[in-house]
Formats: sequence, C-alpha cells, structure tokens
Amino acid sequence: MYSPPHAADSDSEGSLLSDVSASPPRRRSPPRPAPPPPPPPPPPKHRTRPAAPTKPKLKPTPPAASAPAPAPPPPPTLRAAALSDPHGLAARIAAGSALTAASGTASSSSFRRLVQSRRAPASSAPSEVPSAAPRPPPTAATDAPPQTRPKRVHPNSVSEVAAASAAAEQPKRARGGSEGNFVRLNINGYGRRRTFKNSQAKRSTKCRSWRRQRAAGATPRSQGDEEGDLVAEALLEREKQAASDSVLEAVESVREDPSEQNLKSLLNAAYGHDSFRQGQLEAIQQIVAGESTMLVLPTGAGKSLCYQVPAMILPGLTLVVSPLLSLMVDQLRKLPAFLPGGLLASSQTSDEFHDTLQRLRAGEIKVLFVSPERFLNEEFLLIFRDTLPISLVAIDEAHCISEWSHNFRPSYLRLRASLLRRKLNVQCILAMTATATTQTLEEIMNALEIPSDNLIQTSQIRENLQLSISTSDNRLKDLMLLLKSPPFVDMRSIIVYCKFQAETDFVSKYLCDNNITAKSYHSGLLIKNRSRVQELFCSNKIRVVVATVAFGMGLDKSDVEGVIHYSLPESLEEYIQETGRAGRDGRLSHCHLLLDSATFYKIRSLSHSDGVDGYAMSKFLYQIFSSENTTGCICSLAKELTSRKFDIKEEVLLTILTQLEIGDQQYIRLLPQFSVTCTLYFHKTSPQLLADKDILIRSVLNRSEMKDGHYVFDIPRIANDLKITMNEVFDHLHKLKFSGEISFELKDPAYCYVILWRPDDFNALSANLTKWLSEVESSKISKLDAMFALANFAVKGCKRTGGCSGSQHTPCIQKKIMEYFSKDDGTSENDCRTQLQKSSPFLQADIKVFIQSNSFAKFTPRAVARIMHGISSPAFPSVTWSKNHFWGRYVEVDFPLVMEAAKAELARKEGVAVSILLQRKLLLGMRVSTPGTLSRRAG
Ligand SMILES: Nc1ncnc2c1ncn2[C@@H]1O[C@H](COP(=O)(O)OP(=O)(O)OP(=O)(O)O)[C@@H](O)[C@H]1O
Repeated sequence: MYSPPHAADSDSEGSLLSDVSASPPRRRSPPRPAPPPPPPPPPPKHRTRPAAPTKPKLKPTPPAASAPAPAPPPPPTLRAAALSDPHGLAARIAAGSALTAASGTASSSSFRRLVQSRRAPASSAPSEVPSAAPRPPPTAATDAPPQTRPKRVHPNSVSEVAAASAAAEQPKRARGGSEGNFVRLNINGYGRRRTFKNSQAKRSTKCRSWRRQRAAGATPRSQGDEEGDLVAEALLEREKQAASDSVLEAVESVREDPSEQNLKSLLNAAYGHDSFRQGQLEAIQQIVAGESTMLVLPTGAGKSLCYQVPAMILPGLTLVVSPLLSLMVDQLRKLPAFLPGGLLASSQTSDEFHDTLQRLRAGEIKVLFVSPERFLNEEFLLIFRDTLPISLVAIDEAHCISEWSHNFRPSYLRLRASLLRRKLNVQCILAMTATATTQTLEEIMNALEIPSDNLIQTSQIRENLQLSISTSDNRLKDLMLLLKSPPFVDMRSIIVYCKFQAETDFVSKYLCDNNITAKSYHSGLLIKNRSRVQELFCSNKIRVVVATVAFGMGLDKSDVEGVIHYSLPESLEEYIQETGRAGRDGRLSHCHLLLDSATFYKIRSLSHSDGVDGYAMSKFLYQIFSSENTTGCICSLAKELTSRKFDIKEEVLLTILTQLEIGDQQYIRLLPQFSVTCTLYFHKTSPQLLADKDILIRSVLNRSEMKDGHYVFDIPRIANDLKITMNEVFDHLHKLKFSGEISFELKDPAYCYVILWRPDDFNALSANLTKWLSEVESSKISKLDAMFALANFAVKGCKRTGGCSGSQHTPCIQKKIMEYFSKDDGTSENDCRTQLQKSSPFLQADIKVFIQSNSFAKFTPRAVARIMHGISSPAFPSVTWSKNHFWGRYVEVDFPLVMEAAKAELARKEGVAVSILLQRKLLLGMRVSTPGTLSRRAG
C-alpha cells in the first residue's frame, strides 16, 4: 500500500510539569465527564546536583595552549561593552538609544511605562503554571470584560477579537521588536535569491500597513489614515528603542554580576517572561561562567533560551549546531530582534552563503546557526581563521552525537571537544536534548568533555499528558472512531503520526473524505508546501495534520491538544518527542497509540536496512584506498553508483567515511560533497584556441572523454592535475561561463576526500567497522523492542490498578519510561522476541526456490534476507523486487535467522557449482584451482 520510508523521513526530533489532576481540561462545549483519576505523583526530578542559588561571578574562559585570542573578561561599562563586542549587540542597542535621545521626544521611561502598561494584562497569568480555567472557546474573546485602560488603536492591528484571542494564546511577546530574525532560503531554486535579516524591515511602513489592510479586505484609505499609520509606526519604533534601552541596561548589569536578580531583569526586559523555568537559570549561570554544560530538559521546556541569553551576555559569537534546516530557520526566526542571527547550511545557494559570510565579517551576526555537515569543514574553518572569536557552541538535539541514540547522525560525529578546541578555540560548549538514556548522555559528555558535575537534568516525563494505548486490527476505522469521539472530537489541533510518507497522504485523504479537515506533512513534500501546512495548522485553519516524524522537531504550537500514533514509534525517545508536541501550554492533553503487530514487524524489518556484511565492507575499503587514489590527492566516490555497487545505503557510506575521518587514526579528510562529472559546451572560441589561452581548459581537453561531441571530464582529476581545490575549478568555470565562452552541466553527486593515511591492516579495519555498524543496528532494534514491549504490556499485561483504566495507561507508561531512561543501556527486558517466530518449516525451501528462480542475480545472504523481509536496498530496490512472490513473506521470522538460512542455501548452491566445475575440469584434464573466491560470496 505504501512505499518504504525515505531516509529523510527518519529525521526525528521535549516538558513542564504539573500533576495530571492539576491540569485543566480543554473542554469547550459542552462539558464532558471528568478525566480519569490522576496517577500517583511523579518521582521528583532527578538532577545530578541541586539548583545553585549562588551568584557566580563571570569567569573569563581560560585560553588554550595555542589560543590566538582568549575571550576578554566582561566589560565594566556600556562603552567598554560596545568596544569589546565585535558583533555589535551593545553597539546596535546603543545606537537605538542614541536615536531615541536625538529625537528629543518622550523620555524612554515613558515608553517603558507604555510597554509595561500594554503588557500588563498578559503578565497576570504566568504561563508556566496551568491556569485553573479551561481553555476559552474560540468565540470567548468577544465576551472578554471591557478594558479599563484607554484603548490605543493601532492601525496595523487586526480586529479586536483576533487581538484578544492572540493575547490569550500568546500572553507575552519579546520586546525589542516582534519580527525577530527572518531568513528566506532559496532551496531547490524557489523564491528570490536573497537573504533578509528581517524581511519586514525592508518594506516601507505605508506599504506594509496597506497590504495588511488590503488582505483584510479594507477599502482604500484616506491621507489622514496614512498619517495615523506613520505616527503609530513611529510610536512603535520608539517603544522598541525604549525596550532596547532596558535590555542593554540589563545586559550590562548581568555582565557585572550574573546574579539571579540581574538575570531575571534581563529575561523580563528581553522576553517579557517573569521567571525562569526549571533548569534555565542554572544553565545560563553555568554557561556565562564559562562552564561547558549538558542540559536535558523536556520538550517545550525552553532550551533555546539557555543559549540565547548567554549569547546576549558573552562577547563573541554563539554557534548553534542544529540537525534540520527547518529547525534552524524556525529558531532563527524566533530570535529576538536585537540578537542578530544568520544561517549556514549545505542546502543554501552560494548567494545566500556569501551574504551570511559578509554579515559575519561585518560583525552583524551574534548567533550563527550551522548545519553539522558544514561544521568544521575547511571552508567553514576559513571563515573563523582571522577574526570572529567564538564564545559558545550550542549543540541542539545533542543525542544525534551518540550512535546509541534513537537519531544518530554521522555528521554529528564531527562534534568533538578536542576538535572544537583545536580548530575554533572554543572553550564553552552547551549540549541540549530532551531525550537521552544514561548511555547516550555518557557518550555525549565524553565526546564534548563536559564534566559530570555540569549535567543539568530534569524529568523527561510530561505530567500534563494523558497516555492511552489500544490494539487495532483496522487502524483506519479506529482512527476515525477516535477522532469522532471524546476527547478528540472536541479538539482544535491534533497531530496523527504515521511511519511512512505515502501512509500520511493516504490517511489524510481518507479523513478528508470523511469530513475531517486534514493535511499530510512529510519530508517528500516541497518545502513551500510543508511551510504552508505548518502555517495553516498553527493558525488553526486545519484541525488535523497527518505527519511523519519530520513534523515535530522544534514545532512550538502551544495548544496542540492531541497526538495520535497511527504507527508505533521506533523508540521511547521518539514517542516522548512526538507526544511532547501536545500540551505545551501546560494544559491536559491526550495522546493515543494504535498498536498493531503488523506495523511492528514491518518497522522491525526496516531496522535491518543499514547493516553491512564484512565482505562488502572490505570491498568498499579497497575502493576508497584503491591504488589510483594517491595520498594527498582529491578522490571521489559517486554516491549512487557506489551505493548500488556495494549494496550499501548512501547514509551508511557517509557514516563509514566519517568514521575513517574521526576515528582513532585519521585515514581521510572529508571535503564538501560536489557533483563531479562535468560536460562542457563551447560557445564563442573554439576549444583548441581557448585551451591555448587558458590552462584549465587545456587540462580539460587532455583529460576529457568525448560523448555526443562534448567534452566530459572528472573535476577532481583536473583539480589534482593543476594542484588547486575543487572550489577553484568551479570558480574558474563560472568565470568562463559569465564571459560567454562556455556553459557546463554537472552530474554525479559524490563524496570527496583526501587520503591522509593508508590502513596497514584492511581486514582488521573492515572487521572493526562491521562490528560497530552491527552494534548500532542492534541498539536500534532494542529501542524498537522496548517501545513495543511497553505498548504490549499496557494493553495485555497491565492489571489496570494504580490509576490505569480502560485504554488509559498514564501511570504504567510513565513508570516504564522512567525505568528505561535510568537504565545504563537504555533498553528494557522485552518480551517481543518471544513474539517473533524462531523459524518456519517452509523458510529453507522457499529460499531455495527463490534463489533458483532468480539465478541471474548475485545474491548475498543479507540481500536474500532483505527481500524476504520486504526491505528495499540500493542493489535490490523495491520498485523491481516488491513484485516478487517472496517479497516481505518472512517479516515475522527474526532477520538473522532468515540470513542464516540464505547463507546455508547459497553455500549449498556454491558447493554444487564448485563440484560441477571440478568434475568438468577433471574430465577435461585441466589444472584445478582452489574454489576460495567462489565460496567467499556465500560467506
Ligand atoms: N522562562 C520562560 N517563561 C515563559 N515561557 C518560556 C520561558 N522559556 C521559554 N519559554 C517559551 O517556551 C516555548 C518553548 O521553548 P523552546 O522552543 O525553547 O523549547 P524547547 O525546550 O527547545 O522544546 P523542543 O525540545 O520541543 O524543541 C517557547 O514558546 C518559549 O517562548
């Protein structure tokens, strides 16, 4: 029915706490029966040490042995702060206040009063403590009591109703401008090729207000209205400047004394929040004191604030490493306006990249978001070679560093404290995650050299989520039933999580056909379509989003009331992340999981898609270090071709290459990924004449193959011939293109690298890498098994005492989650293996028939087992093989057992082939050679 998952689909990726009974229900109308009794109170949050009420003094970061420029101590005065702040936070704010003073109008204190009076109603309800009142019905805003203070009519404001409901939903807004940072990315060539720091600022005020009015269906406006616009805009501008003044004052006070009181004043001035949430203050004080910190806070607990506040205080740049472009764009957009940000990602256009670079060099960026792929590559390091001291590296979703986490990312392997120190002179690192087992935490802290005392961790359990699970034989029907009955029927925002992209499309269509407004969301959609779905959902224009794991990371919609798992999550971490999208406003929210064993078997099978056999690993290593690839030269491996040749997924190829770069011995240096095959077309001058004038073209003519009358060449080869970088080759080609001489086409995206050291023992290296990959695969499977075991226990094993009743299992699920996260290896004893068949009487015979009937294919035992489990692989894709009778026939038999059976059958077949060959040779009186090579394939 649906296609296998795409790699991009697997990019997964928080909670604050109140007792379930304390969380107000979300009923709007009519009132429903009270929720089931609350679970027993949760165990206290476990921290490695109590929150420090002390006031640490700012510690200047200690210089490294070869540190070129140690971070300066905090400046004592505003002027000094501006001077020592190469990124201009102080300067920007100071400029703002100077402007205000120069305008000679109302004093900043009066603007501050204005700001405070405007914010007064919102601050009456602290956002962290769930209010006792139920969420107001959508029309409740119209019944709001009349405002006591004089109403200021803002020409750009939408209707009062909308404004009131917006105030109810977003009680506080950051001071200093609401637009924040905005970046427009031209991914896939869509949109304008410009990056704006702040898109709103680029438009004229007139234009902006008129557009909004027009959008609201207003009639053309009079000149008086327009003047009113301008006055209001000016007031708003001054208000921002007054706010900037107070932020600047607060930053200065914190730099002198980072006490709790001073930090609270800064929090209030910068964000409008009254108090820090659990863990925030301690983390900020620790970072400001120059201490690397490991921060584990639940989803929606406010981790971003823990790098944003230090970024305002510390003198240098703050680098934020984030795993997803959408997450980075979202975080950049949410930065307060006086904290200028930028972004560097591998999917940026070169215009966007250079624009960010220019702003960085001009000191216009204080927080830089970087993708792990860009991080620490040569090009990236060059940016920081001359200037730009870095005060802090914040690593978001830090569990991606650990291969034992649910979401391991090979490019995160580059993030090692030693490398950060050596290459960027970084002294302070902040690692943040919402979900990490003890083993994962240990690995992150080791890699980043974070002292064990510097772990700040609160409970990973969200207390305002009611968790339920039921078994399902017909998930579509059960989903419809769920959505049409309480409590889900009354909910305004629901996310349904599926495993597969095609499944989301199918389910959302089914819901629409049944009068439920739903849209699908997955990483296979165009970015603009994804953004549109997110916008519609966030503005409550669609009730249900049916999504893969791609929808979630960083999604900060406070009033998602329900999360339904249509498919089993792959791990408890994923379950926590996804259920963590609900109830971020602290109100009671509901999460239901539909459990069916067919999905479990399917997902479990797919967990085996990354495995690599020792034999394939050795062959791949030989290709990487082939004799053609000389040490020090640029080498490349075309991704698709290599992947098919060795039947290893592209992400796994990259994982292996990254291990060769960052392991104990550095064998290779990875370069940025490029398309390496170039076809050249000459337009003005003839090839020979141009070659006479241009050394690069001469080299191209020497090294090209002619195809269809055009010159086709390998870019790394030209770079090696001329002893220049691949970037230099591209730059030169672009220059010739702009002069009208040539045009060119690029194909074959490739991994590029330089060999630094050849392995002495290929077999040992291959065996180590194979073992490591197999352990990673086992860890993934154990995580899925633990998730299934928990769900299975809830529906079958739970005695429904201690607060569990019917399908509601909040207490027992919470207990199991706590056990899981406190265990060393994060896995739990699970009873799912007993559910998997040990074998099948027909397995061996079926494998025999399968191999015989497909004798044209070169199978390995793993390839046969994958087909029997319905797993697509680069050499045996589902497009071709899913039509086979045996495709996915043995998902219920443990994968290693199927592999064993295939191995035996292939060995038997090879044995027969060898003996036939031997007999023939004997008959012909030929010399008999050993059959080693033949039998190796079966091994
Ligand atoms: N001290 C605070 N008081 C009130 N609101 C806060 C505070 N700190 C953060 N918030 C708000 O909490 C929301 C969630 O913050 P943020 O996105 O940083 O969470 P997170 O921990 O990164 O979550 P996730 O892991 O799910 O991405 C934001 O809307 C933010 O404005």
